[in-house]
Amino acid sequence: MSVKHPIISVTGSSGAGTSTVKHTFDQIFRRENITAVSIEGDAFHRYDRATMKAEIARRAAEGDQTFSHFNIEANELEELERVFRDYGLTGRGRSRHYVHSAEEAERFGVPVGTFTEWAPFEDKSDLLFYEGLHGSVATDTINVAQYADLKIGVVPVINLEWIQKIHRDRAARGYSTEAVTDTILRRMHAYVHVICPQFTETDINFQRVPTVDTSNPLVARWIPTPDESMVVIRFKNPRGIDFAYLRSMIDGSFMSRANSIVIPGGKLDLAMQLILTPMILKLVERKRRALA
Ligand SMILES: Nc1ncnc2c1ncn2[C@@H]1O[C@H](COP(=O)(O)OP(=O)(O)OP(=O)(O)O)[C@@H](O)[C@H]1O
Ligand SMILES: O=C(CO)[C@H](O)[C@H](O)COP(=O)(O)O
Repeated sequence: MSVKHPIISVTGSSGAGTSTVKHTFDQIFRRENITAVSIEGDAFHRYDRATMKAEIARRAAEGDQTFSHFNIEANELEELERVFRDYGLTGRGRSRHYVHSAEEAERFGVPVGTFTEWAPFEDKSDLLFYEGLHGSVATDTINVAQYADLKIGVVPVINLEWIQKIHRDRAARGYSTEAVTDTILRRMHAYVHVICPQFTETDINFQRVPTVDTSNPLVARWIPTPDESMVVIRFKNPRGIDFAYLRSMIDGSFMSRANSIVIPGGKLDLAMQLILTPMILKLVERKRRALA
């Protein structure tokens, strides 16, 4: 935690919608004149695509069928922890990009499945924004969560998450349904042991729930739309959250528990703005006061 150099982390499994949520954060940063340094979890993968493939094959030959990008060891989480810690202390740090597609390869000038060089953050940012798989990891040896001042979980129910991943990986990354299904299966062990526990560390979870039948996610022809879903928003510490205000501003919302509000899927962007803007402003005002 850092008053002078706050960190926001958005954590979600692959296909959960963290990139989509980042868009809402970017709108808030722009509107409120906040300079954020944004980093992606994929930058901290330990291996490029070819090396990862070889590593998966090597481990499979030794009997481990579960090695995947979800695993702690498949990522440089000690580096991510260091970046969070150093940013909190100094406002400085570094990151890079993992290039997923031909379009990104063109933009970054390195081949698909490789990384760009590490590069330092721009000076004088108001906060650090992380979006990826491991933004709230807290184990005996790695503790990224301790350095984040606001931790958000993005967690569609699992059938929907699979549908979103399958559609995105087919459309944007050129994978077949079978290849994505194999990846989902291989990742399941670490999904349970590494991804899920993070959502007890997060301050707020946004869980999208479809209101259409997704019983066989592997054959779904399209991603359920916002209007075909509800979102459960759960606050770890509901003290200070003005639920009456949120209920009055968000048509069709209701409380399902003392710390949870449910909203129509189409209101997600509005709800995020209403909930997150005051929290982000508080972090930035505290920082500006401390530096004054
Ligand atoms: N709230 C939403 N409503 C409708 N579709 C959504 C929503 N959130 C995400 N999606 C869709 O799900 C797919 C995956 O979303 P996104 O790319 O944001 O996932 P991600 O968590 O960033 O994945 P990765 O970390 O693997 O890049 C996209 O096709 C996106 O349009
Ligand atoms: O979404 C992911 C992790 O969040 C990707 O699966 C991971 O980054 C590997 O990417 P690729 O399959 O393009 O090599």
